[in-house]
Amino acid sequence: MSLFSKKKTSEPEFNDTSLVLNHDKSILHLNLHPEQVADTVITVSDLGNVHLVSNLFDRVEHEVVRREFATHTGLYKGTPITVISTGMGIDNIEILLNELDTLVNTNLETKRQRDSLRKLNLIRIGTLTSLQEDIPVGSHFVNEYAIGLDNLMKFYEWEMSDKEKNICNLLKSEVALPETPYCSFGDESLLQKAGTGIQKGNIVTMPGYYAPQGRQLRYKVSFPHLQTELARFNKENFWISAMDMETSAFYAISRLLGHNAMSAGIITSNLVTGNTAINPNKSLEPMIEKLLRNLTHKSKTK
Ligand SMILES: O=P(O)(O)O[C@H]1O[C@H](CO)[C@@H](O)[C@H]1O
Ligand SMILES: O=c1cc[nH]c(=O)[nH]1
Repeated sequence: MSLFSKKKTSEPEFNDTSLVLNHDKSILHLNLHPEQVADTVITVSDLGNVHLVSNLFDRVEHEVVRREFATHTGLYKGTPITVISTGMGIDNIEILLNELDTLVNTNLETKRQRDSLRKLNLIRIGTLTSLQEDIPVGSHFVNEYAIGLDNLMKFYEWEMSDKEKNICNLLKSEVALPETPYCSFGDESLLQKAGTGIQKGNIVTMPGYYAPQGRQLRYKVSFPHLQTELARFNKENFWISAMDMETSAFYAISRLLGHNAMSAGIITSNLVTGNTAINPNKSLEPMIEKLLRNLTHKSKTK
């Protein structure tokens, strides 16, 4: 065979170190099989919060737990929905999105991309810290643009829109940042549908909970004024309202792989007032109900 002859189309596209399966042919970390993933996937960070969503299902058809990834797939008012816990931070989000996409868009037998690709609706529900005095603890909040101050997306070839690039450039010129930022918008139609009636704004995602979020314990914080500067940043009517540890990667990788994503949360602390929620998990329940209702709402046809 000539060195330059084309690969046979039946040969795997993805090698065994890139696409790793367990003995039972489930995917490496999520431990799931393709038929266990619905087109709508809700994510929560905390494994203990998966039941807050699946308790609202008519019935649960699949339950799988591996590491921090607990999955329940079932029907909510007749619509198939998967809820899965991710653990905290963007590194878990990267694993989750790659493995969900592989499950739905790769033939795991041949290790080749499927001819027809599935587009998932991915909805993250979490807790957030508010950077603005007028967004108090308890507020429901939907994230539009997410600024990433982690370095994850440097490892992927992906494109920001002109508006996203412009936001990053403005930020770099106004705020002393520890890292070159990236920026990614959620999916417009999902934000409109599932986010109906919920306050919207922009978020910054941090690669950690303590020093990256300005928390001071037995060390010195390198950028002690970062949160104040981010909160004050206002150019071309763009404000940053909140902080979390996942949304930037959630939006960027979802878009890169062709899925729709939105991220919403409850404000559980406010950096300006110093207020913090006592029972943050409990406060997620009304938000989960609202998002599920919005997601499955069928507009009346005339
Ligand atoms: O409420 P969750 O989804 O865990 O989200 C927020 O809370 C955790 C930190 O306490 C981080 O994961 C952060 O993003
Ligand atoms: O303080 C908080 C609360 C939620 N999420 C964060 O990342 N930080």
